[in-house]
Amino acid sequence: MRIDIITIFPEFFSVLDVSLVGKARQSGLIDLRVHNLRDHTHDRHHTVDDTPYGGGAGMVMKPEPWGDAIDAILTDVHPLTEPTEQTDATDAAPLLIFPSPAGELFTQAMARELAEEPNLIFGCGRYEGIDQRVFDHYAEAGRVRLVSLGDYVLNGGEVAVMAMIEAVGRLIPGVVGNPESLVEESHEDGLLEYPSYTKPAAWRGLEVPPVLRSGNHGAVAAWRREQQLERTARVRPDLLPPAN
Ligand SMILES: N#Cc1c(-c2ccc3ccn(Cc4ccncc4)c3c2)n[nH]c1N
Repeated sequence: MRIDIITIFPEFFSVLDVSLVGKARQSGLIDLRVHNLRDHTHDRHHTVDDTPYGGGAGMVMKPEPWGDAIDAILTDVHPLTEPTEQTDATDAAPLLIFPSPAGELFTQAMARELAEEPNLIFGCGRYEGIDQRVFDHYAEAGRVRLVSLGDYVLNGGEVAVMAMIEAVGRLIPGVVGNPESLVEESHEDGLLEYPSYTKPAAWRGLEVPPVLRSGNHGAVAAWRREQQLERTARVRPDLLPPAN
């Protein structure tokens, strides 16, 4: 998978040189490139923002630098792609993802969808956001998704992109050492995960649930499922499957 990130804070993503994503980059599983939006400005001050039409507080990100930056990546990703009988331009088009407080909620299901994409381009907005025409222009030609991390306000898209890259990256085959560990995680089967324990058997007067030390795999599986349902009902009832 190739991932391109457009941001005015490229140094923000230096952390992606380490940990799992860093290893995946070194092994070639992920080809991650970070682009400074200001490299696509043409004035002395590298201006990326201006006042909003219609008035209001704050500044809006100008469309021109975004257009130049995205076009440069699209040209690089598919320099001379012509639609073929197997694919057409839309099928081969990279997916453009813009974090936004007005976006669709990012979920584990969406992470699984994104992990199937060959090319992702993340656009990190700042200020009060990006001129709407950037989304509209590229939605005509290909695929654009506005995505939100949740119902709270951030100062820009970088934190959200970092979270999405981690959530997507770990689902790419070969990135996580033991793919089995991806199966029994919170949200993977729609429920919250069961509680985990390791040695010692007793710690500060707290014992590991005896069933986990019983060696009875059926009883352990049943206990874990019950714990998932109980925890989900208590903490995230919205995730519970509808009663049939
Ligand atoms: N994903 C996501 C987000 C964001 C988010 C994402 C991109 C940008 C770009 C600029 N801002 C600042 C801003 C703009 C407009 N209204 C409020 C704040 C952003 C916030 N906030 N909360 C989330 N869950």
